[in-house]
Amino acid sequence: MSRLVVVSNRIADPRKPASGGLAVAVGQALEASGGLWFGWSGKIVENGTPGEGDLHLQQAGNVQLATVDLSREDHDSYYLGYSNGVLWPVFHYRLDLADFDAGYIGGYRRVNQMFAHKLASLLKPDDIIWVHDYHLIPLAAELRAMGCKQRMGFFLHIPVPPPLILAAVPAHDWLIRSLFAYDLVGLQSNTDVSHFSRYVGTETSADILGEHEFRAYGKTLQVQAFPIGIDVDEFTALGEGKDAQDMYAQMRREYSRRRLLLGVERMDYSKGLPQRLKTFRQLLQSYPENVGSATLIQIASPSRESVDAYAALKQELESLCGSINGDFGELDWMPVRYIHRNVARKRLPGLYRAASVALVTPLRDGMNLVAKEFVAAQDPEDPGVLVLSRFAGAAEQLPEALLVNPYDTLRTAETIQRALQMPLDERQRRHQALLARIREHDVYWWRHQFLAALAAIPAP
Ligand SMILES: O=P(O)(O)OC[C@H]1O[C@H](O[C@H]2O[C@H](CO)[C@@H](O)[C@H](O)[C@H]2O)[C@H](O)[C@@H](O)[C@@H]1O
Ligand SMILES: O=c1ccn([C@@H]2O[C@H](COP(=O)(O)OP(=O)(O)O)[C@@H](O)[C@H]2O)c(=O)[nH]1
Repeated sequence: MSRLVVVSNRIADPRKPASGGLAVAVGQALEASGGLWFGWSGKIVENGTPGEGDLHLQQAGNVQLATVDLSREDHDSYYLGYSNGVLWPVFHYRLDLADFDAGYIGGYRRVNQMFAHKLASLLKPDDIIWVHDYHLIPLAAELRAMGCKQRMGFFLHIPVPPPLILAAVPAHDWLIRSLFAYDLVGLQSNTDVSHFSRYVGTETSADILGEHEFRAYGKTLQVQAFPIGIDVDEFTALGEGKDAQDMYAQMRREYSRRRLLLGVERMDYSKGLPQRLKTFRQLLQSYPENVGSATLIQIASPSRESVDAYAALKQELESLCGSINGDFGELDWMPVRYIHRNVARKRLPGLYRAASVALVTPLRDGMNLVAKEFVAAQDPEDPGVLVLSRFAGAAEQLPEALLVNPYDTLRTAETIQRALQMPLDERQRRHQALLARIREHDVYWWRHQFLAALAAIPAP
């Protein structure tokens, strides 16, 4: 049987808890089959030589971890610069936040070349290679240039924007051309596939052979939606653990007379945090019965803090939380509890279960696994309500959530009020339907569908 080789910028020991949707999902998928997981070690070598990095090998159960260090210069141009300062904002429709400094692209190419070089030395002829996310789009092209003939698939965890926006990426034509070195490209949603297809139709000379098949640069490429999921049973079991139970008991004690609203994410401008806080303020203004009663716990775990746009967001959030608490708080009640720290994933199910409403309201998101985790953690007899942005990839799959436009604070506040007042039978009905959907399309379904589609493509 072929060995599975997974490549992603961020990797994690699958036996240990990880945070960040990609690391959690890939770790779970890889642990099921075993194989090799290759990526950045997380280490930055201050005076290291650009394009060079030590390779470390380690065995973690049935998964071999191969990691490479990055020099400071490579880290800053490849990870902070081109990946998170250009590709991330543009793919999340935020041209205003992109730093179009052409200098970054050199570092991005250099690190992809170095990764390809290190990885090639570890490959076997019949390996199946599965590359993840926007940091590594040109990896297959680099491997092919070195003569690698293995089957290669790519999964993009973030959204594909419409063609006009995608074409704002410096060197977008080179980037999309390099995707054709893969045999299969997986995207999160049908909307993403349709944006990709329109880009190919308008910006390249590719032949569109079918809804999912494109031919260009002497190569045929399949592009399909494979929405990522969670391991529902693993998450349910996590909820039965001591950490989650303690968290649940503590929250129930503190909020026995109050309603808990919850937001959990990395502190990222794509997650719509300022809009959410303004909406919560609107809720307190429009429905004053919530004053002294509804509390928003907002966890915003630190992320990419050396990128300017992230540092500015932190200041904005601190100011919004301060003003809401100052304007509405009472001696025995604070409306917002804001936590700028990572909360261990093993504690999250208890928090999710204690919440009456989850606010998952990104301005744009590839998928959003927190939405799915919230559903999995609920008590089916007395479930909380999911308020979900229609701009999250998850919205395509979860129509029984209360879908909102997060920019529209007035109507989103109305929807939150509806969630707080929703009768038990409607909550149960919606939860049952949502749970069935996340069970059917779980992380193992995702892995199996992608790898089966890749295996079905004739070897190059
Ligand atoms: O590695 P970081 O820079 O710390 O960021 C964490 C991850 O964020 C992004 O996650 C995406 O993947 C999730 C799973 O498919 C998806 O639910 C979410 O909507 C995406 O934002 C990023 O794409 C990953 O590469 C990062 O590791
Ligand atoms: O303090 C935190 C914040 C987030 N997470 C986890 O990080 C992942 C976030 O994934 P999602 O797809 O929602 O967004 P991403 O961060 O990948 O954009 C989920 O598994 C969360 O449970 C966590 O463990 N602790």
